Amino acid sequence: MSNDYLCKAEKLCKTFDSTVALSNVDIAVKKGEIHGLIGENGSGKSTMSSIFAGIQKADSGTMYLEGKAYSPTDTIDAMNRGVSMVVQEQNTIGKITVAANIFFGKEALFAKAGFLNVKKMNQEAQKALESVGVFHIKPRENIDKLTFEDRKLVELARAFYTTPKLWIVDETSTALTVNGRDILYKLMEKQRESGGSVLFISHDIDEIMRICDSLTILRDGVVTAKLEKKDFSSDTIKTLMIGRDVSGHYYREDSGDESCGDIVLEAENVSTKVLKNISLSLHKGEILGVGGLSDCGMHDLGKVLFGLIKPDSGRVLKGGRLKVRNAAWAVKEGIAYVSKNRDRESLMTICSIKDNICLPSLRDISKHYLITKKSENELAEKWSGNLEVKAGSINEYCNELSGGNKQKVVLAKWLAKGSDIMILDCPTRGIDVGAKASIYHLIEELKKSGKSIVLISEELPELIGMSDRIVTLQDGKISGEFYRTEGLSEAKLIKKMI
Ligand SMILES: Nc1ncnc2c1ncn2[C@@H]1O[C@H](COP(=O)(O)OP(=O)(O)OP(=O)(O)O)[C@@H](O)[C@H]1O
Repeated sequence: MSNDYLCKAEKLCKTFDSTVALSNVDIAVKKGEIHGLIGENGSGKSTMSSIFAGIQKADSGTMYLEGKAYSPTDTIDAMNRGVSMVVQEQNTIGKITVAANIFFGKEALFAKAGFLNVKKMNQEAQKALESVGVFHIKPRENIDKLTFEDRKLVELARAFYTTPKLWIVDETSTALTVNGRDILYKLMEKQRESGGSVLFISHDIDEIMRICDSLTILRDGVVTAKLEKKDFSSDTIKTLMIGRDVSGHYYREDSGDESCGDIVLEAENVSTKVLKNISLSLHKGEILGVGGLSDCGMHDLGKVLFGLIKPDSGRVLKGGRLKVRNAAWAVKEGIAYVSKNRDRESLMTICSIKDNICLPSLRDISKHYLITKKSENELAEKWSGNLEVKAGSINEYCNELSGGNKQKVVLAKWLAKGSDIMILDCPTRGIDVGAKASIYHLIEELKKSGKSIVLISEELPELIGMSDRIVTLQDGKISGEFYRTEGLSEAKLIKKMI
């Protein structure tokens, strides 16, 4: 094996029951490069990277690290040998401090005569956070008080503390806002400059083309191509991923008008710990975009509108008169909510696709208080099919699905319910380019059929491409409002976000 390669896998295979996740996969990452890994939802990217990171074992095949056979027994072993990974979903341990999370499994570093020197551990955690450019998180803080993004930053500090040779970044950028992404990109650069390597998984083709030096493309567990930077082209990558041409329009093409229908949902002077005197309204048939930087309050706003967070003052009204009382009331009244935190707040992961899709609709499909298997199966089959969820059957457990397919189940659940108002927080997070196009099309169809949508997103092109109107938030306050008809640019929005 050439010394240019930091790590290599040959003929890796992995099967889950009848699903072939990886079939004879060869991949090689050079020293001092950022190597991209891209493919449709369920193509095997996370399976591949988690085998490298010691999370699971391949059925067959060989891996090498710095020319020597490599077969980590678990993640700690992988870390000790220089391979660490940041995953898509939240991966911190609740109820303990930030410092305890950073040094989980490494407490011995701070132990003397059976006692843990917490002060020393906190000091070292502060250094670990600062070394990745994070200054606002305190090591003593309970991790549960942190936002999703801040917890991801803690994970970055944890991964970097061990100065990895190979750093695997699995769809982390979509969990971060502009600031967080900046930190991530700088760390990846630093890793490359110091002669280490990065294996970077993302669904964002522009991001992959900008950041990576080379690329492996997977389709249905098989490598379809390996490209060097000079050969990158968006259309080629898409075709190699999906096996068909997916060029064509992506977002809405109309230039919008300002005349949406009556107000269906409104916040009146809403304040919480994070939000400050927010007033806004959503109209029938409108797509209202909400954007901002991390901690601007946009994710909390989604929860307030759905009744998950009770405002300290002010109120949320549906149809101009009914106060949104709580989430259960909201579901009954036709309000849907997709959380950014998929595994913890949007899905029952140890239940089947069918159970998840049917849950909000049980009342609707019951006849004389009875629910038949046939009606459940029909509803789940229909929506799982419409969203092209990749799974053996609707009885498959959600924790066995790939990240993007889990997200499709979340969307299917609310589309099946047929809610009139949909609050979508980062709805296309982790979704591949082909499926994204179908979801945008679906959102457009929902709008045309008179449904109203709040689209909370960290993707500015998505906000601009889909919304009738965009509200920006800064430090919990509304900082700007823009109409589609104005011909929006990312620069205009960013000005109001920072
Ligand atoms: N623990 C598991 N049990 C059963 N099937 C699994 C398990 N983990 C993964 N799979 C299946 O293996 C296939 C590959 O999944 P994987 O998570 O590697 O895809 P991915 O390319 O990372 O997708 P995404 O972009 O959606 O994250 C999928 O069909 C998935 O359902």
